[in-house]
Amino acid sequence: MVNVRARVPFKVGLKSNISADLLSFNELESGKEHVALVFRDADKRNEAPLVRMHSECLTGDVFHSSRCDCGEQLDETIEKMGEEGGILLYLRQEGRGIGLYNKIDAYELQSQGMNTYEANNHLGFGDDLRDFTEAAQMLKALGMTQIRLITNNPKKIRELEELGISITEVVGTKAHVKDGNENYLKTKASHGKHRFHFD
Ligand SMILES: Nc1nc2c(ncn2[C@@H]2O[C@H](COP(=O)(O)OP(=O)(O)OP(=O)(O)O)[C@@H](O)[C@H]2O)c(=O)[nH]1
Ligand SMILES: [Zn+2]
Repeated sequence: MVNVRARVPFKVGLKSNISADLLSFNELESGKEHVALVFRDADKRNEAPLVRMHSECLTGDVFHSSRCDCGEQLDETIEKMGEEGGILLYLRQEGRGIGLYNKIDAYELQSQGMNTYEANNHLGFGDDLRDFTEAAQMLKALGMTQIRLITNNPKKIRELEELGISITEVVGTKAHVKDGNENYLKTKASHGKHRFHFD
């Protein structure tokens, strides 16, 4: 059974001024080193915590690439959870599960005119290879079966419910539009049915 391996306090965020605990886990079957950040001891309070399942995006999270909105969503989540508390699952599912090098291949195809899903399909992958089983196991390891989920993605909501996590509220992220990611966000909305909340 998945259980917590280590819990260490540190500070995070763009100014390194937000306190959080970083957790690692035992028995994750995929062998992927997923981690959780727990803000304001959200797992110890007697209420449904804010939760974000963030899929790894090296290009967006680290380099703040113009092609997507992942880094901004991550920063927004850290800020929000620093204030309100919450649990951020950082899932090692780069490129919606196809891996970094395949995502870079997909970006090449997108530079030639394909959209994000067409590029995946052209490489022989489905639209989205992610599976949230381990995310649900991590939440259960923290004793969490009722949560408030931060997402615009209906697939995440559906799958997490199916995995036995009850979602009492869905909280959208902002639409982080910038030069270069407009088509990506539009395609997520039209094809992936993501719900964006424009300011
Ligand atoms: N294959 C592929 N993956 C991408 C691309 N752009 C971003 N990603 C990956 O997509 C994942 C983020 O998923 P999104 O579909 O953008 O958003 P989401 O996290 O499912 O939905 P939200 O919870 O609403 O943010 C990360 O793993 C990124 O690496 C792309 O063009 N191709
Ligand atoms: Zn990204």
